[in-house]
Amino acid sequence: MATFIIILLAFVTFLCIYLHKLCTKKPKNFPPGPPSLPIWGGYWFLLLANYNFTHKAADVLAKRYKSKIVGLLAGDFPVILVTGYDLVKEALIRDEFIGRPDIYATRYRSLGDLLGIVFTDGHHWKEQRRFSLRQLRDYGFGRRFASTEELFEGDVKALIEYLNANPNPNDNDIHCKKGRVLIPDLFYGPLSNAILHMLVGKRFEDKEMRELAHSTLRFVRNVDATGRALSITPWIRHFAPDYFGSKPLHIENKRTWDFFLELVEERQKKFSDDHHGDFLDAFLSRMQQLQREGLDLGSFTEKQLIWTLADYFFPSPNVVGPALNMLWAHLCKYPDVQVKIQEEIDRVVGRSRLPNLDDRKNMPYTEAVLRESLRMDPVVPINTPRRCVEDTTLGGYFIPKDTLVLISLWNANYDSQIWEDPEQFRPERFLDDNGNLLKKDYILSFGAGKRLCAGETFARNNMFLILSGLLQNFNFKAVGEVPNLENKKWGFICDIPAFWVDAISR
Ligand code: HEM
Repeated sequence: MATFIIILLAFVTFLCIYLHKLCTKKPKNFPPGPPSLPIWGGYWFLLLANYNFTHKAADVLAKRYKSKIVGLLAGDFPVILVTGYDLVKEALIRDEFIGRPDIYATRYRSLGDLLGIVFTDGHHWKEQRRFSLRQLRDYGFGRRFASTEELFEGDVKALIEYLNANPNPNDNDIHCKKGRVLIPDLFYGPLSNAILHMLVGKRFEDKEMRELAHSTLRFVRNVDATGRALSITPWIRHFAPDYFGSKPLHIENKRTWDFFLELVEERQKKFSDDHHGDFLDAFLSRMQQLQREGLDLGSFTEKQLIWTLADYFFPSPNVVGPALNMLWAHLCKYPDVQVKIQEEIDRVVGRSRLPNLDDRKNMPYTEAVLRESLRMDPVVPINTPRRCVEDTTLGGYFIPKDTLVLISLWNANYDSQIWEDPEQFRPERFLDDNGNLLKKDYILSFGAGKRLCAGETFARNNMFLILSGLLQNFNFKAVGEVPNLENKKWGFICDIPAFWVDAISR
């Protein structure tokens, strides 16, 4: 008995010392937050606060610790959760928070490497972001460009014809009877082709694009901004690869890789430096130029090319698509909003031609609806994770180098210091008393600073063209219940399940 008591006392003492050590491992003046427990540290408390949604957990912990910045240790590495409009904006903009974390999820995205634009940092990221944006501009990305606009206008026209036609039996997955279509899947084809045209100068069958979009979507649905348990304790993938997401991550990323690899190899065979028709040509040309001059290729490798193509491709169906999904849910919930947009379209454009980007400045209400939907449902509620690149302070707290910085765009978009009645869908908040669009747009759904979303203009333009083109021609009604915008799916991208609508000709 005495031996048992001694062993028990020794065990309890050891446990207390271990727990005390864990609890006191945080750096001095680190933001307040939950203590650390074995294995996942304070991450347990994040899960307890809200198992599915980190942006909701951030709200709970900020309230609990009465601080807009909450700090915890996820396993060994420090994490901060940033809330409140001013601090969110500061964290987005300051260069100290410009890095991206090197975690299992971000590496696995590029099948083990850190490549592309979204998940890289330092010189590699700077060089590739600058190069890709400069080259893509030549094909109409992020600016006005007549031939690209014409092409997308053609896609909107095709959507309208599609909604007026009887369904093709091959398309039963998104079109089950005349006018009855699945949102957002309906948009995956045109959105994918809009960007692939600039990237690889080619257009694909809508059905193939829907399949690819579903594949990339499964990746962003199997991971979130924290990287989840897989990033804190990567060894768990050996025990339950399906549950912890490593298997889906691998399968889906391999599919994206294969799709772009085939395109790159095909182009390499017939590439000529005399004529550049798309981003792929521009990248291959740079690679050849470096080789000719006997210089180090640096970040200009074939693998980097493939992941850059993937980084510009996937947000078009998989971020703009979900944004349209939630916008359409708002339209179905508020039919009067549809009527007001239609009145504006009829007044500014009429019915004889489709709305175009020149009309945007004359359609403040439509623009305000787009902003309000992006504010209430920011698609990426916790910004793509950032990494603190040097020891610094934020809000008076010490933030050590390599801290994982989780910035709640959601919280900023609902901050009552900035937004009156933030829970209400009220597009008029973006208009002045004369109905003009307010100059300053406070929404932070596209991030901010040097890492601001590279596709913001492209996304906003295409959302405007789809919304105005379709509402010019149809009223939309949800089939059955209006989708519940609270019923979001878990993941890095946060949207609601797809739903059927009836498009009724006006
Ligand atoms: C409604 C649509 C979209 C939303 C809400 C959105 C949101 C975001 C957010 C929050 C970030 C992280 C920014 C940061 O760290 O500060 C981001 C990054 C990025 N987005 Fe978007 N995005 C959208 C559409 C697009 C589209 C259509 C493209 C490309 C065609 C795109 C390309 C990118 C790229 C390349 C980055 C990485 C930028 C970097 O790390 O330097 N996005 N986006």
